[in-house]
Amino acid sequence: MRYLNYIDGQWQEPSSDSYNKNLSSHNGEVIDEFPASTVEDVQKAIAAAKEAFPAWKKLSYQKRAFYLQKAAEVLKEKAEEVGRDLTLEEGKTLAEGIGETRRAISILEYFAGEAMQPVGSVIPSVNEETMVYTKRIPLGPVGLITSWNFPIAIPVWKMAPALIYGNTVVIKPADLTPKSVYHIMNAFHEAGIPPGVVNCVFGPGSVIGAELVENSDIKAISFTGSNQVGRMIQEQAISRGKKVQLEMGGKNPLVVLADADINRAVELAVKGAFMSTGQKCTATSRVIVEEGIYEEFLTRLVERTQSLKIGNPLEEDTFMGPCVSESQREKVLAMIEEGKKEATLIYGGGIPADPGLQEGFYVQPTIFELSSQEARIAREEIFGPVIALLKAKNYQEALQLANDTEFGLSASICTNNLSLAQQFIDQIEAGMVHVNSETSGAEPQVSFGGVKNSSDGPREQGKTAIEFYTQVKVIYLDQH
Ligand SMILES: NC(=O)C1=CN([C@@H]2O[C@H](COP(=O)(O)OP(=O)(O)OC[C@H]3O[C@@H](n4cnc5c(N)ncnc54)[C@H](OP(=O)(O)O)[C@@H]3O)[C@@H](O)[C@H]2O)C=CC1
Ligand SMILES: O=C(O)CCC(=O)C(=O)O
Repeated sequence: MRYLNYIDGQWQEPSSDSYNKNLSSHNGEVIDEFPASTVEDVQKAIAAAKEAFPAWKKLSYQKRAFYLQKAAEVLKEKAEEVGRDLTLEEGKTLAEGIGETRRAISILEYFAGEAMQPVGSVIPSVNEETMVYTKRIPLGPVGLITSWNFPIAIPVWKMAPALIYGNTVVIKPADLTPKSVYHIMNAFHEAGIPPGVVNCVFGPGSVIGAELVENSDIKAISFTGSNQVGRMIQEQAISRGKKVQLEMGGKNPLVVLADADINRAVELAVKGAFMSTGQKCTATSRVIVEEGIYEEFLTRLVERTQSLKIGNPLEEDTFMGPCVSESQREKVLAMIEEGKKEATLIYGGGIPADPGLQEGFYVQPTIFELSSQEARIAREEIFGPVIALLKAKNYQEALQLANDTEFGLSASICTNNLSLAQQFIDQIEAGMVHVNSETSGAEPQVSFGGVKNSSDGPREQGKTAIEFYTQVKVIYLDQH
């Protein structure tokens, strides 16, 4: 089936009359087709968002919230179907696909609820007769460029705050996972959102994304994806006077101290590294274990990894599905080959032998043992199911290894020592810290983002989302 762009409240064909195939990551079959749009299409979408902005901005917060709430209801009715479509195109398990859809619904509900929250403050003036207060002003049409790894949650966590605070939206979804964003647009359409308030243009990032960054009618860009593209967009957008928010890579450590509950630590490592096939910016990619329990941890980690079912993500007992695409699998396999040169391969290291998995984009869960962090697999984001396992003499050395990275998104420590847990919370260079829980995961009402080379600009989600999607206006109101 062919799907269309959503522009100015209508499903519109691309001016190119050309379509890209959306493939199943399980077997490479064509699921459906999405527009390979042109600059002309995105310019139409930007014009619609510009036209719709004044009226949308003028609506009360509660009236805007109505559409978010309604879209959430539409998605709720179809959560299983949407989750299944997500799994088909992205490859994460069905439980994760449906779970992510429910997460998108919660995000819509959370930001609808923000319509009831204060959005400014009253500040005492030096003059008795002056009232000083602040308001939040939307920016205008905003451009959202999103990744394929959370194809429904990430677009929604950018769209929902953008809309509730009075901005209009043009979104360019990742080419590899368009159907998930189609479902969001359909939900807003069924909710009856006014034409032009949300627009979606499918097509190549280098064309559609680039025009969003360049076009002077787009006032801000929120991006999730690679560091390479993120930094390029940042430079271009800032030089055109736009606000920019970037969510990029991670090389997240799980530190396991000698006093940790070892079974729990193994479970956190396996889930953090292998769920969603490791395709999360918050995935556990380095596991740093104190030497007292290192050998036992390694043995149990390998045993647990051997027990995982790798296979069709639509089957209920599957733990790990395929990579999203052939090219993503090639990148992961290339990094694994690098790893074989620089480290000791303990488990996995290739494509699963199962004849039923040869048409899809599968990789084995893989464990490497390293004696230092010089290796590329310890330094670069792999975005696949690969653990770099390191031994540390003590807490201090584990902390030093954990911080020895250009990234700083999330980090976790497994310990029952409250004092060391508190030290870790203060000393680890990461935007999000977990104690006895996995490096991945984010709640909708909580800010999300990192430090160092992981993120830039105001944090996404939760109470901090307003920082990016609005500007502060200060009012001096004199009674005379
Ligand atoms: N931190 C994270 O959450 C993520 C990190 N990554 C990392 O990035 C690597 C590559 O993944 P990939 O999906 O290619 O990431 P990219 O950074 O290439 O893509 C992210 C988004 O940016 C768009 N884009 C690409 N080029 C441009 C451009 N010149 N101007 C504007 N927009 C552009 C893409 O469109 P299109 O899809 O059409 O190319 C997509 O919508 C992964 O292997 C992983 O390491 C990837 C996804 C998420
Ligand atoms: O950890 C999560 O659940 C969110 C991760 C994420 O946003 C990402 O990988 O881009």
